[in-house]
Amino acid sequence: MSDMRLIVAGAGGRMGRALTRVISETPGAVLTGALEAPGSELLGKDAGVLAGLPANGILLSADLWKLSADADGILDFTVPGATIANVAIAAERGLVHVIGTTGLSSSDDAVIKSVTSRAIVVKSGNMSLGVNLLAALVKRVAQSLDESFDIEILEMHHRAKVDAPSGTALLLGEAAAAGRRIALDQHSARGRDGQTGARRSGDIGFASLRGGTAVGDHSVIFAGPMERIELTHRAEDRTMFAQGAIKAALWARGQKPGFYSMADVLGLNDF
Ligand SMILES: NC(=O)C1=CN([C@@H]2O[C@H](COP(=O)(O)OP(=O)(O)OC[C@H]3O[C@@H](n4cnc5c(N)ncnc54)[C@H](OP(=O)(O)O)[C@@H]3O)[C@@H](O)[C@H]2O)C=CC1
Ligand SMILES: O=C(O)C1=N[C@H](C(=O)O)C[C@H](O)C1
Repeated sequence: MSDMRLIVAGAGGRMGRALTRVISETPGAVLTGALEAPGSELLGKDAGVLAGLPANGILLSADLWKLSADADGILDFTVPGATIANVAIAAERGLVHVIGTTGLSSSDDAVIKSVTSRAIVVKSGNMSLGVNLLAALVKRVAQSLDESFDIEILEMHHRAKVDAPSGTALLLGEAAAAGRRIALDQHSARGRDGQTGARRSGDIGFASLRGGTAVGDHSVIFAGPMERIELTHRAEDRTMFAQGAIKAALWARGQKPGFYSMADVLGLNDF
């Protein structure tokens, strides 16, 4: 099969630059376009140079319709508004759309799912093997513990992160809720402050810390009577998120239209 031609959306961002680097090292993948926000001062700059590589001749552009004429997939780590704008074009052009953007609302998710009868979308709040294994473990542990164990999810990220809780924290919350057979949106405690009252039994709690350059730490705490279980993942580098996203694109190329997760890509659904 020919190399998969990939567009990086958000090419000037932290993840975009990591994606450009990892694509250049990945057999079977080639960078064919670099998308940035309209009005960005990075438009026209070379994607390779921005990523710390030799120039590759791929200049940042704000025109996805034009870029997508010669592409097979788009790796999208941007902001919710941009991702939603990209969904329709990716579907129209028949591109595999790998979505790593977090902070999407439930109505954004509905828009994404609305194209998946004809388009291939892989979406995950975290593309790393470690976090997706952690999610499988969290589901399994939550299945075994009753409500005498309170579930709390703690995350820490760098000072520039704009959404909370992180997409990963929500993914882990969904895994815990699935283990408990409850709906996360009806059993969440977010943003405690002031006279909150006692903890509601059965809730899954979220807490977010922001500071420095932390790439992403997540802990799921099962706090029971007289003992606590803590499951933790610490990301040390964005490279493995980029590797996961590229793996997802290469995997998805052979799939039927549909909505897929990293658990599908990594074969973790029966874990
Ligand atoms: N699923 C996963 O594994 C991971 C997900 N993420 C998520 O990915 C997203 C990006 O993270 P990060 O790279 O750190 O953030 P950055 O802010 O560094 O990068 C986002 C980039 O998207 C650009 N952008 C904004 N609007 C558009 C647009 N309309 N079209 C194209 N590009 C646009 C921004 O440009 P400008 O600065 O000019 O606005 C910026 O360059 C976040 O939601 C983050 O949570 C991050 C790591 C891993
Ligand atoms: O914004 C980030 O940096 C990250 N975002 C993702 C999230 O919201 O969970 C994944 C990772 O934790 C880094």
